[in-house]
Amino acid sequence: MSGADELDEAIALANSGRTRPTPPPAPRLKRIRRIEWNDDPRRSSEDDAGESVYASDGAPYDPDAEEAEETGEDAQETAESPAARRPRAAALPTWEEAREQAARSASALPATTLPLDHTLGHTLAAPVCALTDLPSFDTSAMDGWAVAGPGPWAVAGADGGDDAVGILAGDTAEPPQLADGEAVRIATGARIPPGTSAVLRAENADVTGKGRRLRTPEAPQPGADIRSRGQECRTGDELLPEGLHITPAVLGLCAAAGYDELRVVRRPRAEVLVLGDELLHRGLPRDGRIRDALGPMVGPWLNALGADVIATRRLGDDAEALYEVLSATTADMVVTTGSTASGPVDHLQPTLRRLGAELLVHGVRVRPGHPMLLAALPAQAHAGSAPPSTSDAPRRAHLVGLPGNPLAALSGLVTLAAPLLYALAGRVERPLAQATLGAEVSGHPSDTRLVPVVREGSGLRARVQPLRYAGPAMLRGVAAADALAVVPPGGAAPGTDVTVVDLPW
Ligand SMILES: Nc1nc2c(c(=O)[nH]1)N[C@H]1C(S)=C(S)[C@@H](COP(=O)(O)OP(=O)(O)OC[C@H]3O[C@@H](n4cnc5c(N)ncnc54)[C@H](O)[C@@H]3O)O[C@H]1N2
Ligand code: MOO
Repeated sequence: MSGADELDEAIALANSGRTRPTPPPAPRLKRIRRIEWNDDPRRSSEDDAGESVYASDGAPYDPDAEEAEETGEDAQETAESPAARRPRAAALPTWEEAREQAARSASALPATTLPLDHTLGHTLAAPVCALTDLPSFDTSAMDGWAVAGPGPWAVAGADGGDDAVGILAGDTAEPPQLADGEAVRIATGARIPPGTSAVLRAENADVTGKGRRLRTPEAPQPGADIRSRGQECRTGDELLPEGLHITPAVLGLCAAAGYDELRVVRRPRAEVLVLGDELLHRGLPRDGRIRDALGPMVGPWLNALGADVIATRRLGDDAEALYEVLSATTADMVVTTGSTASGPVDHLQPTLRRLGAELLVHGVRVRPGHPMLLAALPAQAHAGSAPPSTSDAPRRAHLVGLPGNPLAALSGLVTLAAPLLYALAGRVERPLAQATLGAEVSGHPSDTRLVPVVREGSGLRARVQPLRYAGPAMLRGVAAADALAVVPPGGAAPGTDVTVVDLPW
């Protein structure tokens, strides 16, 4: 473990209020299983099923090489060693640079036209302009009386009775012209009759003379409670910009403005590959093996960011299976978990080299998660991202390699996967929010830290409180969090304003 990682662990331990335990010995054997296909993460087959073969571990991690990388000192590496291939710490992008690079690495997927009720969660591929004035006619804002001129008023066409319904919302007949001194009962949303000067609310009206006369202690102002045509927009006005994420409110507005279908960017298709022979998918951790925390987390997380997750597959530490799947993927974006480092069964980097993938980001100055990577798969390794019904040109799929430590994986989702997904979806990202830290957060000497926080208080100024249990292998903090605070190198004192990344739900 490098000095920086030790710092992370020490911070996490201090946060959890416990002392450093003796680390268990590293397992000597790694199981290699055949490819296991599972399109439904909830329908996991027992991981123990099927034949297993065993292979002995190769060389252990070399903490000295990592330490040299961290400090920028020369490590004694050959040109071919994995550590030699990885850029030195000082050359790695900062957290902000990595996000920008991920955002720049892909262009928006092609646009398509979908029925309005199928567009939720997509991105607008063109501005939405009003197809009608809104309101499209002068409308009563209240239940009451349409009145013409100052009162008292004669109830128009009244044949007596308080229970005459008058003009209702949706009445297809043109409302009758009101003469000065006349009134007619009207419902909220009904068309205003020509000649109306105001709407008198029912609760302010006195009806006398067997329903023939109407008076009020306080006459309504001209125009009161009339929503005039075009108040919200005129036909052709731009209501929403291209690049906006389609929310339920957007659906409502588009329907009100006359749309039956929308031009949208199709949602990026994502495939999740969970790597690691040590992972169990049911029951309690046992025999040195642990539960897969990322299979259940990554797909839904990508979904919340706007991707359609076509499969979550558990591949174990099987280099050949990984090669096969990456060669044949039909996704726009593949997300792998684990295997980003240079351990004996970390097959991701060798497989990317074998495929001829282009490494776009390889290590980021962020904790946890610094071994995360982003690559563009070669076009020939990508069977084509287009569902048959669309006119996609062949595109290169991207791969985001999330580190195996669960909070580090989440850091990779926030740092690389989210900006890449937004770029593919043509979605304009809102500027990240700022908030005031409620407590000190110790920093990494040279890297940004992402720290789970909860919002507190109800003032205008957002305040966030760092959570405990925020070590790289822990999810306990983030599972209770509202956001991640972006803590700059060196740390941040209480009362400091920091950037916060809201969790995507
Ligand atoms: N010599 C070095 N060793 C390590 C370095 C380094 O720079 N030099 N970095 C450390 C850091 S930091 C991280 S993070 C990990 C990244 O390793 P990998 O991405 O190769 O991940 P694995 O080795 O496969 O797993 C790491 C850790 O996470 C657990 N894991 C993996 N997948 C899951 C999952 N789906 N659910 C729950 N837990 C998972 C795995 O069992 C390991 O404990 O490398 C360090 N080492
Ligand atoms: O500490 Mo590692 O940074 O868990 O990514």
